[in-house]
This record gives sequence, C-alpha cells and structure tokens, in this order.
Amino acid sequence: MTVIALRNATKRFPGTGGQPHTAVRDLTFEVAAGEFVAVVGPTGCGKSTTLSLVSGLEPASSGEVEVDGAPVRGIPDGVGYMFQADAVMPWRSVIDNVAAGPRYRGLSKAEARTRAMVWVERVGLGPFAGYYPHQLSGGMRKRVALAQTLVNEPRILLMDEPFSALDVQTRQLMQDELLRLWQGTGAAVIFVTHDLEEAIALADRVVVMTSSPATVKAIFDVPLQRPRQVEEIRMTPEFVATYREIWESLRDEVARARQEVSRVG
Ligand SMILES: Nc1ncnc2c1ncn2[C@@H]1O[C@H](COP(=O)(O)OP(=O)(O)OP(=O)(O)O)[C@@H](O)[C@H]1O
Repeated sequence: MTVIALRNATKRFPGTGGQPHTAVRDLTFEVAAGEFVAVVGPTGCGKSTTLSLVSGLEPASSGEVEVDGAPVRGIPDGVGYMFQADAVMPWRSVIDNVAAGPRYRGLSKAEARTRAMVWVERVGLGPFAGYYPHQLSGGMRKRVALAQTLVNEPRILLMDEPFSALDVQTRQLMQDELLRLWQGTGAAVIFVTHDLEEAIALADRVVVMTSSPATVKAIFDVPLQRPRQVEEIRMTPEFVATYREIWESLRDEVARARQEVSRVG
C-alpha cells in the first residue's frame, strides 16, 4: 500500500536576485507501508527539501505530494522526524524527554511515563532513565532521540542524516538499532544520507538524486535479506555489487555538483 507519493513535485524558493531558485524539480517516487527508502545525492542538491515537502513543512510549488492518498496540507498525522541535530531537551531527564510526545498527545503524566519507559528500555537506556542529556554520550543521546520518535508510533518516519555526527562505530550500532526497532512497525521510512554505504545497508530501495536542482535520477532495489547486521552485510558480494552499481549512477552527480561549487565560488 502506497503511503507517500510524490508526482512531479517541484519546489521553488524566492531567490536573492529576484529570480526564483528551484530546489527540487519534478520529483516522482513512492514509498509503501513498511518500506525503507534511502535518498542519496550530492551536497545541497535538495534532499532536505524533499523531506520538507512530505512533512508539509513546505508546500510544493507545483506537482503533487500525497500521504495516504490525500494531498499534503500542513503536517500529516503520524509523521515522526529525526534530524542530525537531535531534539533532546537538556532540562529533562531521559524518561521525561521520551514522555514529552505522549504527554503532548494527551496522555496523563503516569501513562506517558509508563509508555516512555517501554521505549527507554527498548533502546537500551533502562538504567539511565533518570539521567540528564549532559550525562550521556553522543550515541546515548541518539538513542533518546530514537525513543522520542518511536514512542509516538509513527506510520511515516522522515530521517535527515540522523547519524552523521556520530563516530563510525557508534553510527553502525545505531543503524542496527534503527533496523531492529523499525522492523515490524510497518512504518514507511525516507532516510536522507550522504553516505551510500549507509543507504544500502539500511534500505529496500535507494533513490539517487541529480545535482541541484535535484530530480530523481534512478531508483535501485537493494537485494539484501532482512534481518540485517550492518557490519556483516557490508562484506557480502551482493553489497559490494550493489554499491558499485549505484555509485556508477551517483558518481557523475557528485562530480557535477563539485564543478558547480568551484564555478560559483
Ligand atoms: N527555506 C529556504 N529558502 C530558500 N532556499 C532554500 C530553503 N531551503 C533550502 N533552500 C535551497 O534549496 C537547495 C537545496 O537545499 P537542501 O537543504 O534541500 O539540500 P540538501 O541536499 O539537503 O543539502 P545537504 O546535502 O547539504 O544537507 C539549496 O540551494 C538551498 O539553499
């Protein structure tokens, strides 16, 4: 069942010289329930803008963006986000950070804390429930952010380079953690990343964007079984072959974007 659909979606922002600036053009792709789609493309091509269209943070200038078959107008129900900078509140303990969403959605304090504790345990932070963010490592904070997002049981998960600030080891741990927690939720995921290895390790399909203004260049199926163990899967011949195939497509766009940057400045 298609949950997210973009059809020829274009986004133009007011440009500095009076000319509109096209951030993304004619984007067309779909994401089904329970499907994990990664979006890769050169720096600045319009990946975050794509997420803003789906989340309703920015309206499309033309074309269609639909969630559950209805045009997106404002933020649709059941959308969870995770960004590079997490939304962990420094003045709240781990449990209260995770309970904030359920509280906001009308649960009593006790109910919200009970529900939050389930997710705090699931992300492996049970013993740290009373800790404050400054007492946690970067990886632990990411776990809080993951619990904060998943406690709301989103049907759509929009992730914008959520792990890119982490060291390689912690990053792989978090990727495994994400897959473990996402599996079986039925959530449709769009995961934006610069890192093709990360995209392949996580996704069912990889959308390659062109350099700016971004459009879909190609969409690749990832022929890797689930459940996956991220460190293990990277060594397999299927992974390497998939990497080579997608990189072939992405490489030209990255080169084009670099030329563009050196031309501009
Ligand atoms: N609110 C806005 N107003 C004006 N221009 C914007 C706005 N948001 C994005 N843009 C422009 O749209 C283009 C695409 O930006 P976007 O952040 O979507 O790219 P990205 O691929 O996510 O970048 P990165 O890889 O660096 O994270 C850029 O040229 C950016 O300057």
